[in-house]
Amino acid sequence: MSADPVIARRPGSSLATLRRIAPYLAPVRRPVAGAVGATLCAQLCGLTIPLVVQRIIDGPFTSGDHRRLPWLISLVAVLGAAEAGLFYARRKLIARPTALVESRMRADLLTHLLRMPVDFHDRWQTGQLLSRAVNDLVTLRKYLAFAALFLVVNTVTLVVGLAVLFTIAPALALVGLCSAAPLLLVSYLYETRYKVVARRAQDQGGDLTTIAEETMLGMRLLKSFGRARVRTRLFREQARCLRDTELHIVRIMAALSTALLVLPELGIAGQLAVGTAGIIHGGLTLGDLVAAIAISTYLRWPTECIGWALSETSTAAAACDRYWELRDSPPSVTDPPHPRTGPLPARGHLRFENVHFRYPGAERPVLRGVDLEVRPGETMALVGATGSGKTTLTALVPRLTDVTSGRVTVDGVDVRDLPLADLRARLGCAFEDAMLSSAGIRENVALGIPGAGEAEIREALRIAAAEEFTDALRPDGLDTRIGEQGLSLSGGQRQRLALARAVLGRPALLVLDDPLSALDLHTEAEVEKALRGVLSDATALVVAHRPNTARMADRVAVLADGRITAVGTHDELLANCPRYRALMAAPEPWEAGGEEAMPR
Ligand SMILES: Nc1ncnc2c1ncn2[C@@H]1O[C@H](COP(=O)(O)OP(=O)(O)OP(=O)(O)O)[C@@H](O)[C@H]1O
Repeated sequence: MSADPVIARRPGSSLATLRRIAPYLAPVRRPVAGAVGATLCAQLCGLTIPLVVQRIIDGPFTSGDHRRLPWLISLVAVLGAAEAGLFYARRKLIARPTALVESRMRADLLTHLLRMPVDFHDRWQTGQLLSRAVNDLVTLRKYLAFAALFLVVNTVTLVVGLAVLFTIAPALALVGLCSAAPLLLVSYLYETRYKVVARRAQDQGGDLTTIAEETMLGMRLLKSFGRARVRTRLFREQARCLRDTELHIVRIMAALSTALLVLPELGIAGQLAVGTAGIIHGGLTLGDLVAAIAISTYLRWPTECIGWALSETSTAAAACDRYWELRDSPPSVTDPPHPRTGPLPARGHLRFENVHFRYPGAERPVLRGVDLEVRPGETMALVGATGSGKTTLTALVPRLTDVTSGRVTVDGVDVRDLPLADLRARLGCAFEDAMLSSAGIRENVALGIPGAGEAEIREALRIAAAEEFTDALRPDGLDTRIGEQGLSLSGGQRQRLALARAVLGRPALLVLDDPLSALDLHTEAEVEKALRGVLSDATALVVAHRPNTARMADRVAVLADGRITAVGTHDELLANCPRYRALMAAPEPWEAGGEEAMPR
């Protein structure tokens, strides 16, 4: 999915968006409040120093009585040391709670993504998901630890500083206020522009991650089709878009910082002019002027920081908005509110009853009233033309997605009424795409039963005719890492591991999507032989493209036009169903290419 539909969404106000993380902040409010308190105290210490300087100038310095001087100078040193110590405390106090917020939000996002149906993942680019789960949450953590904290503290410091200025020299305070007021307007205007561009940069970053990720994963394909140059061009193009947006951000920030620098400087110049006039005409002491200028100079950083923190607020709000876009998509595959327990022991009795299914946004439904029963202990092959909906139908059983209407039952209970853990304990699945992780063989096979013992894993590998090649793996046998997505293995080896994973624990019901598709003839025969053993004491729905697989089944169902149009044994259908005959008659590649093309 491109990021564009997301950009098109109108983001709400930054504050409203950021308020949504309040539940994550609530458990860590104490250390966060401690950090805010420490920072505020540090700033107030800094702000008090000019007042002590005023006392030095107007006291011992003017009167010539130097007895209090050492005390006052020591007080400045103490205030300075306290300021430094309190800033150190801020860092210590804020690091842990913000890291906790980040990790909890990330864990909740992952849990949420795991509850989303497969068509959600088909629609979203992985790069977009990754950049939201990683980059956006890092942005949020940094914002909370620094910008948000200083936004609060510096606003208080500014208000206190101006109040002190008013007590020392109201005229100078007014001049300072006149130079600070336009800053708020400038900051607001820039914040509005910055928000849009910051969001664009984050989305483009996500798109760039997607291209990088697809390039890494599809490296073999790109090289073999000579597409490396085209891919590089695409990557450069996307990187250029991101760079342009980043430069746009720099331009906005440069203009904002210039305004933030110039206006306070003009304010200080104005204070000097008014202050010196005040000293000449009486009503203002030298100490007052020095203190006022020192306070105004001290307040420059909080003022600049507020402008910067406001722009960071926009970036953080955009990151937050992107995060909640994912969290707000309602998870459809969840545990039922009133779960039912399936009968034990599980028998794997599977029924599709008037099942309809339409992908979100698709014009036509893929399934339009599927009725099919797979009796306990029976192996049912599912046959149909490419794109007829076989994979979609099998995905409804483990609830990778849910029916649009109708129902799927396992052992007489609607799969949506079974707790997900119970449903998945009754099932073993293997898909066309073997989907392995970069872990070892053991971890990959035991994915569904993490506590499976060595003997069980070896038995599953034996059934899937995978024991021989897994034993030969070096250096660590079953614990040898198999590369990202198992790419260090052949297609057939990956498929056999996926089969082993499905049969581990001998589930009552097996759902296998074309389990023999990537195997050569010799291995296919081996796996087929082993599979017959498993299928003899389980119920199974097996998507079949080849006659060999269909022949293994007790009965075969033909899926066409979104319905089951025929059910019977392989031989019956060959005799009576022209569509089945046509599907099974599709020549194997070597048949089409004559003897020359036959594998040797
Ligand atoms: N996430 C999706 N969003 C929209 N349409 C989809 C999605 N996934 C699959 N489809 C469409 O649904 C239809 C059925 O797809 P499905 O993969 O179930 O077919 P199939 O019979 O398993 O095909 P094959 O034999 O080639 O594996 C196809 O037209 C496909 O384009």
